[in-house]
Amino acid sequence: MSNINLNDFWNKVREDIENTLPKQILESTILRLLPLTLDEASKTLTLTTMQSYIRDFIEKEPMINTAFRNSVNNIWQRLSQNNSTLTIIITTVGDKEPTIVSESKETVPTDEFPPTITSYTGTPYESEPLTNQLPTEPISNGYEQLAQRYGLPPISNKPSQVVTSSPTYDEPIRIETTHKKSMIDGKRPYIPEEPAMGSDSLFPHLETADTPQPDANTILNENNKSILQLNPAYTFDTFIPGGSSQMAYVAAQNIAENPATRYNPFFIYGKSGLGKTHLMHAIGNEIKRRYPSLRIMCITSENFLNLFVQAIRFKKNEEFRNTFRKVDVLLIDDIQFIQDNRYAGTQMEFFHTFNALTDGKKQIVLTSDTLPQDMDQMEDRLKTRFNSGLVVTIEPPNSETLEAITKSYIDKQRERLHDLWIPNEVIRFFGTTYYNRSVRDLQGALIKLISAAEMEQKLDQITVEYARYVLRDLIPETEETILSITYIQDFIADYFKIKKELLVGQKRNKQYAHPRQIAMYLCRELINESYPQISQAFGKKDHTTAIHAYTKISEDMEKNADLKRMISDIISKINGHN
Ligand SMILES: Nc1ncnc2c1ncn2[C@@H]1O[C@H](COP(=O)(O)OP(=O)(O)OP(=O)(O)O)[C@@H](O)[C@H]1O
Repeated sequence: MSNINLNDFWNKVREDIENTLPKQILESTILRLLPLTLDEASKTLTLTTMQSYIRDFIEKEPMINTAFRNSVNNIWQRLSQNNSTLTIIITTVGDKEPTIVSESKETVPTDEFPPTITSYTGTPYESEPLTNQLPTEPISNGYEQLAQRYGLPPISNKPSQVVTSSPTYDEPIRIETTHKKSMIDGKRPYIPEEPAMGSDSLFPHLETADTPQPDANTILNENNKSILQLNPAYTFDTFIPGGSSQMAYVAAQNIAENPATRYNPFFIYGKSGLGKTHLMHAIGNEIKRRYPSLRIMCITSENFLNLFVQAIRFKKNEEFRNTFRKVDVLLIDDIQFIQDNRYAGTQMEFFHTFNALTDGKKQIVLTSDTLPQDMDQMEDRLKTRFNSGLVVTIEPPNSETLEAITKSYIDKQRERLHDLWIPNEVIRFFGTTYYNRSVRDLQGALIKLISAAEMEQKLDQITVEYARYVLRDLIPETEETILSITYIQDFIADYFKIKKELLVGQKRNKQYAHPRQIAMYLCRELINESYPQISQAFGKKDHTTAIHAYTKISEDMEKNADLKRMISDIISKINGHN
């Protein structure tokens, strides 16, 4: 039987790591992990994340990796009162195999930097159809090999082998990642099949002889605090609205000011990483601030589903129901995950919860990467309800918004890194390069750039070239390959309705010289062409012509908002976004 409670352990790790890593990095990485098991016998901590890039980031970024391992091992050594270190495994829902972030050692780790990271490359898991019964044989030999190699307990669905020590009821959420099941859309997390109502034998791996029967309220209120909490960093102040998110932002503020009066339910739709969760938590945080007595529940749909499964398993349906129906504000993230018709029971439960709350004039906020009408397997009556309030769409931010987000991120980093100085051209570079991509991608790139500059002590020497170099693996190849000087010249000639010969010719009239300078600027900005090359392509012998054009347009853009808008429009069009 375990002596260390997984939740306590994880909460302490979170607290500890906050002293070493900036909040924004943590929010995008460590705080997005869910702890699954802490097996003291094999000294293994297993965590999971919904998005593989989070695991990759933790795995590959030395600064994050080291800080994470140190915090985990600090807390482990403090609580276990010995000097060994833990093997940390991060699984990603839907991945072929788990990743070992660090291996268990009997001695205190050295301060190696960068740390050694081992990835498992064994036989991939076989995906298999979901059945009501978990398999009796180990799922595949992939994990068995991993277990052998790293001295982990063998994996089978026998309870003592899956979790050897801690009672399973007090773990925050059980996403059984060792049993890789088929996924509907390739990114759905594995969630246990719903048992029939009243059934108590569908999850043998959850049973241990001395597992106490948990109270659903306890599951929801105490042991699972971490899955129900609002993220205090996601506020309206830290969200930068712009373009399509403006409407969502204003509506969200409106809801937070007057919950359950106008837009109910409030459905936030958008692709991954565009700020849906942020806005939803901002609503929760603002309601909490304005109306401290209101009960707010914030949960992801897969956690809702898992808790529902647990409640059925432990015959606590009534408590589950009451807990959800007693809230004043229900915030559910990624509602699309329950659209599978295997989760018909959860959909029905949610339907009744939904009705009870809206009838009682309680606020519901949902986020989703799929529009209600496109949720093919969602019950029609739920789709209708989702559409009955306000549905807002968040599109990828425009270049200006991306620049503003970049600036705000840099300002935040400056609180910690006083030497950090990033010139405007680099900020613009982010605005254009990350156009039509997610804010999460942008954040990832900024974290990578700043970490690299910090390690190389170049915090005050960041240039576009340096950013391109550090981020070469993250910038889509197409941007580098498709664009060329010729393409930009053709495009600009067409945009300004002038002949290409005049654009690349020697005439100095403003109607040609201005587009020419813009074209030169873009050759530098978009494809990072060398100045001599650009000058030559425009028939100039002296490379200072291109330097002059680039500097002039950059400076003019600072002073002239119309010019800035026009160039942003041209870039969008060149990139094929308009
Ligand atoms: N407009 C914005 N201003 C500031 N930060 C933003 C903005 N949009 C997104 N972010 C940040 O980007 C990150 C990703 O946002 P978030 O998690 O809310 O995305 P999401 O749309 O919920 O993605 P997913 O569907 O994958 O969960 C967060 O750190 C969030 O704070």
